[in-house]
Amino acid sequence: MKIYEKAPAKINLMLDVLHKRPDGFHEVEMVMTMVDLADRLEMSALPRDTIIISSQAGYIPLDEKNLAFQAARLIKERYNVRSGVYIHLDKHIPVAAGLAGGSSDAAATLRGLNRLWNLGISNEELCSLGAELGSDVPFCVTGGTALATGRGEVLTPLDNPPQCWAILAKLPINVSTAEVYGKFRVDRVKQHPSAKGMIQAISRQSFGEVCQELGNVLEGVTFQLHPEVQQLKETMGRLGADGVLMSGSGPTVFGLVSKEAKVARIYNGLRGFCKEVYAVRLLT
Ligand SMILES: C[C@@](CO)(OP(=O)(O)O)[C@H](O)COP(=O)(O)OP(=O)(O)OC[C@H]1O[C@@H](n2ccc(N)nc2=O)[C@H](O)[C@@H]1O
Ligand SMILES: Nc1ncnc2c1ncn2[C@@H]1O[C@H](COP(=O)(O)OP(=O)(O)O)[C@@H](O)[C@H]1O
Repeated sequence: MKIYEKAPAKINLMLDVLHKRPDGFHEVEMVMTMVDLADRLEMSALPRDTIIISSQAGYIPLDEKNLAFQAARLIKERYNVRSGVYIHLDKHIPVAAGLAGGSSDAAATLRGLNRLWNLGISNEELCSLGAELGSDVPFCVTGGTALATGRGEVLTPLDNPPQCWAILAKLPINVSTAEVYGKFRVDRVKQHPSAKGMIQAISRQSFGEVCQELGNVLEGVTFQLHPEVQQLKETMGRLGADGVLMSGSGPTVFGLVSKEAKVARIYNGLRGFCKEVYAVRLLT
């Protein structure tokens, strides 16, 4: 039997960091949603007690460093599963991009193995297993749109934002989430974005207000490390995106666009100096 799962990328519509916690993580407030850019996972049971990962992408680890491997190992250990699994990752989400590609693969593995092995694990339990793998994994388990607090694992579901296009652009730079949080200083934040404002904009289904409420306090750190990311953001704005923001710790920058007619112009304008550009819809 084969199980298929889609693992979509996330974007952060707003991301605020409140303070550093004694456990080293940062207390955050984020509004997150999914976009229609996804990895695809194929899982099949193996008679031998082993986990095998393959991928068409040559640039991700296939051993125990892979988050899908870690998710499979966790669920096997916790639920005493003796059979093995073969997982093929058809990667489309850029890696270390601020789009939670690895976290979404881990979440899809948890969902898929729950089905493959008929474990009957509740969504809540899948989320708490996910939290052991990474702060973004619980959101990737549930998907949709949510307010994420705590270190990102405490979720409050929200309505989806109004439908629009998201143009994602990623420069060939690798950003380490741990380094960005490590260099973040709350006293250097000039303006904190408002979770309340974004939630209100979404509940009013006002595209204009959603664009106005976009904000990410991690931009300051990543822009300082890589000024070209800030330039990319400015370019996307100049090309006519209605709202522009860096996702997560970066370096992916996304532009929201309501009118389809504008999408091709912005996409083509960016392709000149950025190889990885995607024009996708929000997943609603
Ligand atoms: C910044 C965000 C925004 O959605 O996403 P990405 O840019 O990674 O996609 C997340 O907070 C990233 O979540 P995730 O990538 O799952 O992080 P984790 O694996 O849990 O942690 C990686 C490292 O980031 C730091 N970290 C992470 C989350 C958090 N709330 N505070 C932190 O300080 C810690 O140093 C940790 O060791
Ligand atoms: N299944 C996976 N897909 C992508 N990256 C993975 C995966 N498993 C582990 N990784 C590692 O996780 C790190 C972060 O990847 P990713 O989740 O794409 O970052 P981000 O959360 O910034 O979008 C990378 O260093 C990558 O090598």
